[in-house]
Amino acid sequence: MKTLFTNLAFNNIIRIVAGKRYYGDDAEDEEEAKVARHLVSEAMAGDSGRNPADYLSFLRWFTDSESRIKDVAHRFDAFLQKLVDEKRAEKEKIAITLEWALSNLLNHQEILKKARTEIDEKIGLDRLVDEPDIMNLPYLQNIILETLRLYPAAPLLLPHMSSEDCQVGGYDMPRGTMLLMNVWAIHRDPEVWEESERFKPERFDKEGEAQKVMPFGLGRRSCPGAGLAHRLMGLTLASLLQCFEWERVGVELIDMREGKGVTMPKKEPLRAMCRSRVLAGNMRKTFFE
Ligand code: HEM
Repeated sequence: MKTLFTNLAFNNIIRIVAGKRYYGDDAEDEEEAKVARHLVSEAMAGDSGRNPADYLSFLRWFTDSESRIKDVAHRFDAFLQKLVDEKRAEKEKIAITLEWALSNLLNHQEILKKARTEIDEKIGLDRLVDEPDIMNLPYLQNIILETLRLYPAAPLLLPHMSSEDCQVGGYDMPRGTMLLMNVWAIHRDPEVWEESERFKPERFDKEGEAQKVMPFGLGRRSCPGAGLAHRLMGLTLASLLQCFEWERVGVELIDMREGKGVTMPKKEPLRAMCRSRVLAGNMRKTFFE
């Protein structure tokens, strides 16, 4: 039972911290799970508090337990750092999407004005926009959807593998085939979207259009952070529009070319100028890079 309880406790912790399952029949990423289980059992096997060399220091000359513990700690740190880096990359997706959203607004001043008018009419300048307000800002939500349509931060989603023989789009997929889904292309397909290359948030006023966007994947393995990502992006963008007037740094349009990277970053990072709106009497220009 001890092993089972230990596994249960670690499984819960890893699920909360990293959203992964390392124990049980449906453990994900078998190699990574193996490393994690091994590290945990090595760390648990350590003789913390029971190492005689902690009390009689000359014994250090005869035992290797200190270096063993340091070695496990280093490997554990490296493993946890990898999980942290993966989570940071998740955050990066939201940051990149916001950068694309603001770039589009700076290139389409009429859309920016419309979004700000919506915020001014529904919330005003007497208080800061808050999370529950986002539900009442449909145009802002359309802007986020349109950004995710044209610039999905995971353009090929994540690779999937067929667990049994099946057909996709009329093609046979034998069991064990890797399937990549090109959401970037689907989101720009002129058969599916009117003026597919144009940044046009109004398209989502039409019923059913929002259901055609799938930047978070679909089905059982779709992104569990989608709701959080939508709320975070909505609140951040609404706050930026409510609190600041935004301008381009120069007269030229913002460069909308894509750079290299799995999360579809901009080729040129966005630089923009803003002027505080809410703090009357404290109007100053600020550069953001
Ligand atoms: C704009 C932001 C984000 C985008 C575009 C995005 C997109 C995706 C996509 C496309 C997948 C793969 C879905 C599939 O395999 O079909 C995914 C998986 C996942 N995402 Fe996100 N994501 C975002 C933010 C987040 C956030 C904020 C979190 C956590 C708080 C998160 C946690 C995860 C996890 C744990 C998985 C793996 C799910 C599984 O394999 O069962 N994501 N995400």
